[in-house]
Amino acid sequence: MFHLDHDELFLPPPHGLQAHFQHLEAGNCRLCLYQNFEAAPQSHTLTPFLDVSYFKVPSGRVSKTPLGAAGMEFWAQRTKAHNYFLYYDNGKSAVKIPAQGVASRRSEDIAPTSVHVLYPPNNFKARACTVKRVKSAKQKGLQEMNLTWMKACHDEIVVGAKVLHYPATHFERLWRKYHHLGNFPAVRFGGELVVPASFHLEARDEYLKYSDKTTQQEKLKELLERAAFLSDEEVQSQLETGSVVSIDTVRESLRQGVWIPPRQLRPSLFSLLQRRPSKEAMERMQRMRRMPAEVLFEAVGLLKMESLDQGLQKVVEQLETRGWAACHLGLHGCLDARYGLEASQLKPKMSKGATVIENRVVDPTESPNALRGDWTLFMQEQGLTGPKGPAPTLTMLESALTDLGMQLDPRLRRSRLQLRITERCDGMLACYEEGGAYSAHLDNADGDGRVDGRVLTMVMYLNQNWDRRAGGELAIFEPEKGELGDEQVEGKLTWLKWYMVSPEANTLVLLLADRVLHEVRSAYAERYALSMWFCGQHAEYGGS
Ligand SMILES: O=C(O)CCC(=O)C(=O)O
Ligand SMILES: [Fe+2]
Repeated sequence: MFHLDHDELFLPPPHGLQAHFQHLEAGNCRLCLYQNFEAAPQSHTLTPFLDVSYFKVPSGRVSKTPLGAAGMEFWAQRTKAHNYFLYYDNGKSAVKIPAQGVASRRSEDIAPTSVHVLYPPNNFKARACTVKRVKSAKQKGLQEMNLTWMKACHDEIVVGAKVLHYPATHFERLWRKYHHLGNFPAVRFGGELVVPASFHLEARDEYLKYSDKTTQQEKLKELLERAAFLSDEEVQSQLETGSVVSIDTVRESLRQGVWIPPRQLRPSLFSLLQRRPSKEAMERMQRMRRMPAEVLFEAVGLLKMESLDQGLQKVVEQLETRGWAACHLGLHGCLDARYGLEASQLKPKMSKGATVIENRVVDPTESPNALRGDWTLFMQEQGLTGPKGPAPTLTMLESALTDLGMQLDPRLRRSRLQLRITERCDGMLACYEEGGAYSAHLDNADGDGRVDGRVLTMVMYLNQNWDRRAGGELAIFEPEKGELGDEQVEGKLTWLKWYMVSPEANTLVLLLADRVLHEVRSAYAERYALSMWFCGQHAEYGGS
């Protein structure tokens, strides 16, 4: 059961509707919340399904980067209430109603709390009917309500399905709406709930300010154009910030009279998993040549602020052509000793590193790619952030790496990789004890099972005066042509090499998390590193 208004459409994922429902069924899902995308027209139209192909991305899906924030702000400053979406931004839910006979309490099975959310009743029904009850539910807290049916799912087959909302595409329609609604109150539930400022109220006020139809229409037209419409240049800039995507499946399907399915965002999970080399391939690879990697900016000594732009550009070029880059960060010399000390002091807090594939911790004996001998600690999870914490230098380093990731974002988007960073993960401090290693692996071979899984890895080494004879190199496997898993490449394994980076303080390695095979060679001394992963998407999100 699903409630859609006349200005909304349901867009199935690229995999098709049947596959989508089968997936929900297999996960025993009874409620699915579909995110809604809001139409951003370029001119007035009474046939928006045919004419509109740009949509605002739900706020939770806009990149948590400076560029993403600029995109949200672009929209916010267009309305008095500083809203991003003009209307609702919380999606709409569909629920599964069990067949008769399966559910004994059929009539009780679903309790709609609004047109947006429908709840299975065991948890909510009794509380959902009146405001008072909703309030007491809030006081009791979600935990007590035992919302076990609530599970997050980021698979493309779920997230790819969406609601397209076309609420404001023509001034005359807008006028008719507010003419019909008239002087509606800004409170609900008899005054208990005050409706916050919004475009909806701004439009009401604009309508009420004037008494003749022509002026009302003129004013609403201005408001609509100011708040919702995009010029060609604005389309381009908002596609860049990621606040807007192009979805032309509906338009094209209507124009051609046949269903044109949306594009798939990334290769199927199956083809991604193919990229995990077999045990035999791995053994062959181990015999490939090994040579020291070039570490960028080592001679310069300092990756100075004034040359940061050039430096980042060089890093992006390397990521484009080789999939990885090693560089010297050139921080002030006194920092090496401090972060080294902080890292070793945190050692007792670390736990054994584990490999997670499809949200499951992998038994290392099961998979040749999961043998790792490190001890790890996640910085924020352990509450280590902030200058007053036990690791101020590492905290600073973590935010510096975050900043680098954010600065790389617009450059990566423009590069041939067309990679968009959407957010960062918690920083991970790792220690390899003497003899510890991590066998060859891809950090994110299965896309993390998400639409926006980890795409970029950064590893910063923390070992002051590292003796190269102690080993512990990061070995990066570089296929000279094509990608790992390509048959052509597999057939020409002799062309391939490993590039070795010594884990010296201030050396930073960047690599594509879902493409570049790498391993940690065993060391004869304790070896520390700080890793950061950035999530993102390979192509424009949600477009179709
Ligand atoms: O410490 C390193 O050199 C890399 C570690 C690594 O590959 C990982 O944690 O995934
Ligand atoms: Fe790794």
